[in-house]
Amino acid sequence: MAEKGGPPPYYPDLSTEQTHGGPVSKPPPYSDPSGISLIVKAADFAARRHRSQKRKDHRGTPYINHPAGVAYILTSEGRVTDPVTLAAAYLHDTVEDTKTTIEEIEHEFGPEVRKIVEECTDDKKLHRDVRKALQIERAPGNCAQTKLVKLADKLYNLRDLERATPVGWDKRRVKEYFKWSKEVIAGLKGTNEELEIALDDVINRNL
Ligand SMILES: Nc1nc2c(ncn2[C@@H]2O[C@H](COP(=O)(O)OP(=O)(O)O)[C@@H](OP(=O)(O)OP(=O)(O)O)[C@H]2O)c(=O)[nH]1
Ligand SMILES: [Mn+2]
Repeated sequence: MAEKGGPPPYYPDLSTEQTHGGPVSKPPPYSDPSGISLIVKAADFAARRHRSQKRKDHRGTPYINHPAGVAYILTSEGRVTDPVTLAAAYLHDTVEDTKTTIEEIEHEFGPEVRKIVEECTDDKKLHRDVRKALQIERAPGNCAQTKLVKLADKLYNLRDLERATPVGWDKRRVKEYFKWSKEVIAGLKGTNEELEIALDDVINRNL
């Protein structure tokens, strides 16, 4: 039960979610100035929301490998330790690719994480060409934390393309993705030197 006057409790929909047996919004029973609990909660939330999705490679890699890898690129290569940015990295595709709403993200993770996830979310109702053009147009106006997540997202996806061609993609489509990514990245630059050098490397190898 919610405490009197407090926010209503959020219970996961057990018919559609694999559960660990507890409510999603249960706060940790201790204070956590490190922010680690926010990151762990985001990892758990993303894993459950993406649980039935696969990457487009021939092996059918679990989709969650991608957001987990984006978060790891940020810590291991970008040297990012900001919990809000790392939580958003785990969550960055939940609204675009699952039934998760942006309001739910705000309710569970707060307004700062919401802003980053929102800026990482393409409107899938728009035509693909329009979505892709909007990413190029909007990149320079994104906040610094969003730029970090987007740089790591592109780095993961470009390395993934180098590793394995998605099912149904031909060489031309792969090249187009590299060319388009280069344009998006141009608008994200001046944010993190290590990530930008790594992106230049993968792009130069493939264009
Ligand atoms: N390289 C690669 N990408 C895969 C694979 N499986 C799924 N994806 C996802 O596909 C998206 C890129 O493919 P597109 O065809 O351009 O995207 P679309 O689905 O939005 O039209 C990325 O989405 P995104 O993360 O939202 O990024 P964005 O490219 O849309 O910005 C990426 O995460 C895979 O095996 N390899
Ligand atoms: Mn992504």
